[in-house]
Amino acid sequence: MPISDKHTIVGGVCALPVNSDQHFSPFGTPPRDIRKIEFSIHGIFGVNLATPRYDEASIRVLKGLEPVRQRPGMYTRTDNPLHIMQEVIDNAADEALAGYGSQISVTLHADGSLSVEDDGRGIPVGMHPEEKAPVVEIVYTRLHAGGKFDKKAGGAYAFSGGLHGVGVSVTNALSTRLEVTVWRDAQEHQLAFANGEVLEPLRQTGTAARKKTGTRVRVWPDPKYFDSAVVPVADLVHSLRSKAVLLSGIKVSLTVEKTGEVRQWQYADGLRGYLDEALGDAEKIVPMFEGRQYAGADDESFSEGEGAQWAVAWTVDGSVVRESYVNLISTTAGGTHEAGLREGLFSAVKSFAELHGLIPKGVKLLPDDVFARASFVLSAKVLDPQFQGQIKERLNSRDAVRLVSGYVKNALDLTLHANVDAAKKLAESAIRQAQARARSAQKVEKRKSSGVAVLPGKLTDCESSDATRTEVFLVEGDSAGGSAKMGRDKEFQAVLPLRGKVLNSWEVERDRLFANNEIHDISVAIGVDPHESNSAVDLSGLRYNRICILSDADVDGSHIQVLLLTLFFKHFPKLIETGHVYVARPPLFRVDVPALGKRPARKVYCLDQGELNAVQDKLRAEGVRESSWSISRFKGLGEMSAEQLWDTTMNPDTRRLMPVSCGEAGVEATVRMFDMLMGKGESSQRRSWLEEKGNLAEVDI
Ligand SMILES: Nc1ncnc2c1ncn2[C@@H]1O[C@H](COP(=O)(O)OP(=O)(O)OP(=O)(O)O)[C@@H](O)[C@H]1O
Repeated sequence: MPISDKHTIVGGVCALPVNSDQHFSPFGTPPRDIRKIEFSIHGIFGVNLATPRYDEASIRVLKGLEPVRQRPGMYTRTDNPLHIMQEVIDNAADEALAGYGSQISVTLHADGSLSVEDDGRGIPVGMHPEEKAPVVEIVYTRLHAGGKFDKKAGGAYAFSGGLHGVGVSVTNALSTRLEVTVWRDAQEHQLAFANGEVLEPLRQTGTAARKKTGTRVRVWPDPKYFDSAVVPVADLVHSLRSKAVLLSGIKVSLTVEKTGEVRQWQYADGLRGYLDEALGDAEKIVPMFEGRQYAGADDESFSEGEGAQWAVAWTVDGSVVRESYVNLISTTAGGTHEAGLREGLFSAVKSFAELHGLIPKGVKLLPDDVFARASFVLSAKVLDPQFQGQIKERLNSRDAVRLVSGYVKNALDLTLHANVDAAKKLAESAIRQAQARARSAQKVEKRKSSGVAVLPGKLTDCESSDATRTEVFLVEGDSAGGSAKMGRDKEFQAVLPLRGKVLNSWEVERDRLFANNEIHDISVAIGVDPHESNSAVDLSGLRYNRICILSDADVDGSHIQVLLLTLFFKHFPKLIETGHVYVARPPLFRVDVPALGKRPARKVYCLDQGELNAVQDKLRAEGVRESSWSISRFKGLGEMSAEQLWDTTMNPDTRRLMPVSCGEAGVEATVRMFDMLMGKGESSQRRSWLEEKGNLAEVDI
C-alpha cells in the first residue's frame, strides 16, 4: 500500500505524513512520524532498556533501486501493475504537454506486458557529462534522475506531471524485463533491463528517417510485487481517454492483443465533450460553464503559463461526475486546485445572488451549497506542483487555491451577468440547498436539546450546529488553544484546549473515566458517551463531524496524540469506525523567501525535514540566491500567529488532516498493538519491540 493511499490508525499508534486524504499504515512501513511516536512511547513509560546492540554493522545503505524493491509500497500502488505502467504513459504525455509529438500508442500484450510509444523528442542516448553512463540508462536505473527538475525558462520541461525523477526507475525496479527503443538524430538505439539491471547495454540498432523521433518502452511487471498481476483494463482506458481529453488534438490509442480490440481517442473540444459524454442525459440546471485562463508574462503572482481550464455542469439530480488533473496527472483525491474551483464558483454565485437580492433573510450560503450539484472536469497547470507522495493523488500546493479561484470567479462573474435568467436559476438552486441544510441541522438540534450536559467552560464552541459540517480541535495547551481560537473559522470550528497530558486510559474502567477532567470534558463536548465497540451506540448526539487532534509537531505532541488515540480507540471506538477522528498536521518549519523579480516575497511551510530539503532544492532551481531565505522552526503551535495556524493547519482547503482508521491490520491486530504499547503488564513485550524498532526513532533533542 502506498503511504499516501489510505489513512489509518497504526495498530496502536498513529500518523503518517498526510493531509486530509491520507491514512497511515500500521504494520507495513512505519514512516517518519511513527518513528517519533515509537520514541515517545519510550518516554511515556520510562522503560529502562539494556543498551541495544548498535554498532557499525547496524547501518545499511540501500543501493540503486534496492529501496524500491524493499518497500515498493512507498513508491507505487501495489494492488496491480497499472500504476508503474502509468509512469511510462505519463512520460509520453509530458512530452506532448511540452509541445512535442502528436500521438501516444499503447499496446497491452497477450503476455501481460505493456508497450507505450510516443513521437516526442526521444530520451537522450549520449553519455551523461558527469555520471559517465548513457543518459537513457540513468533514467531507468537511478532514483531522482530526470529532466523535469529545472523549471526555469530554457529547462527541458516547464509544465509536467513528472517531477521527482523517480517514476520509470520504479517501473524498472519492479519489472522482470524492460525494453527501450529511442529514435533521435536519425538513429535508432535500444537497450534492455532485467529486474532493474542493465541486461543488454545501449547500442545503435539502425538508422531512422530524420523526422522520426520518439521513444518506445515495453515493460513486463514482476507479479511478485503486486497483489494481482492483472491490469484493470477499464482503469487503463479511463486514464488514456483522459489524457486525450486534456491534450486536445493529441491522438491516443489502445490495442488489446488478446481480444484484438483497438480503441482510439482524440478530442478537439476537450473537456466539454468529455463531461457531456460522462453525464449522459442528466438534466442540467443551466448551460455548461467552461473556460480557461493562464497567467501572462507580466503576471505578478504566478508564473507565465500557470492557470486552469475547466468545464462545470450543475445537474438537477443523479450522481455528480468530478475529475481533476494537474499537469495531466489525475488527482483522484482532489486537493488545492479543486478547493480553488469551489471557492471561485461560490464567490461568483454568492455575489450575484447578493447583488440581485435573491437570498432570503436568515439564509446563509456556503460553498457546498453551490458545489453540491456541480459536476466538473478541471485541468490545472502548475509550474512546480507539490503532490502528496509519489502517487500524486492529491495536490498540496497552497498557491493553487488562489490561482484557480481567481480565474474561475472572474470568468463566472462575466458569464452570470451576461445570462441573468440562467444565473438566477443557479443561485436559486444553491439557496434551496442552503435551506435544506438548515432544516436538517435544526432537526439534529431538537433531538439534542433534551438532557444535554452543560458544555465544558474551556470549550470555545462554533456558531453552527449543523453536525455534518462542524469540527472540534482538541488542542494541546492553553497558549496553542489561544492561537487556534483566533485562527479558526468560528462559524464551524470549535476549540477545546487540553491541559497537560491526557490520562493513559487503556486500562481504565469505563465507570472511572470521568474522574479525569480532560476526558470528561472531551466526552461532553463531543456529545457521545464512552462505549464498547460491539455495543449499540447512539451517535445522534455527536456535535461535530470531525474531531481533530492538534498537537505540536514534536515528541511531546506525538505523545499526546498517542494518548488521545488510545482514548478514542478504547472508549469511543465507533467514532473511529465511522471516520470522525482525525489528526491535524501542523508544519515544523517556515521558510521566508524574499521577493525575486516580479514574484513577491512568500512564506513556505514544511511539515518536516524532508519537505524542507525539497523546498530548498526547488528555491535553488528557481534561481533564488542561496542563503537569501531564512528558515524558522516552530517550537510549538503557540508560537504560530492565528493567520499562520489557519493557513497551514485549520483551513480545510490548505491544511493537512489525516483521517484515522484501523486500516488493513484490522481491529484485532490494532488491539494487540495497543495492548503491547499501552498495557501496564506488557513491559517485556514492549522492551523487545523497542529493541527491534528503537533504531527507527527520530530523536528530537
Ligand atoms: N518518453 C519519454 N520521452 C522523453 N523523455 C523521457 C521519456 N520518458 C522519460 N524521459 C526522461 O526521463 C526522466 C525520468 O523519468 P521518470 O519517470 O523517472 O521521472 P519524472 O517523469 O522526471 O518524474 P516522476 O518521478 O515524478 O515521474 C524524465 O524527467 C525525462 O527527462
